[in-house]
Amino acid sequence: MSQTLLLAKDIIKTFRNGEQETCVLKGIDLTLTQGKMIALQGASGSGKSTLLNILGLLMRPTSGELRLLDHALTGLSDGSLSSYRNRHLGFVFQYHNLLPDFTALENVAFPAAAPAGRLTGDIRKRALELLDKVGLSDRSHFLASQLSGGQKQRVAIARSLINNPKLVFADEPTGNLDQDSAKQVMALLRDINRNDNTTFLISTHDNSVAANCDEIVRIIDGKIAN
Ligand SMILES: Nc1ncnc2c1ncn2[C@@H]1O[C@H](COP(=O)(O)OP(=O)(O)OP(=O)(O)O)[C@@H](O)[C@H]1O
Repeated sequence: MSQTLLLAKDIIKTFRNGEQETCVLKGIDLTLTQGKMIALQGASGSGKSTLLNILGLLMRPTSGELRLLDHALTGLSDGSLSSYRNRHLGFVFQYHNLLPDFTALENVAFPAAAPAGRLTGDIRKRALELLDKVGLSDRSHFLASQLSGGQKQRVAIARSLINNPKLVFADEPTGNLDQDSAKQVMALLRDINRNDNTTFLISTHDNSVAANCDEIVRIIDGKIAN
């Protein structure tokens, strides 16, 4: 049986702007099991990024329960949450968020080490392997600012894998790419999913991206539609 990686129960998120309160997530229940590639869909503003940020431990819910690898996370300190995040989770964003003045290699290694010449042997080796996996061995010493949009996103995917996460959250990973680059990125995510059994939760407006996933979950009116 597949292992449950992450369990979310009755997640509620309310934002407050001055007097105004907006309840974006109104009771999300979701289970992510190992090895799946899951698309997260929903109208613009439905709360996809908010949910990814909460599941990725980058934002706290207003209420609700989260369990990662059967550990309860509710009430943990920021430091403990960071430690869970660094050990088990990876992130890919729409706008890649690379450091433009650092090389592809340094960007990939960044979540595991201090950048700029202080890469230890193991981390450097792993970063080079990952650049090879995403087809960019020959760009390892290019600055991020010298790469194309598709290449930057592939570097960002390599970076998301540096700490061997079980679960990777991708927020519109193809949203900023042309069709060919988007296809390459999706094929790459699928390869990693099949070869390493890495689980992906991918928010996307693109139905062809969603159709390439194992499952689609939709947020409608603040809940997961059944
Ligand atoms: N920090 C914040 N403060 C107040 N409101 C916020 C905040 N972050 C998000 N929201 C609101 O929460 C709602 C959901 O935003 P979110 O970015 O999660 O939606 P989304 O489904 O990812 O949208 P899109 O598909 O357009 O990227 C929006 O109405 C947004 O204005």
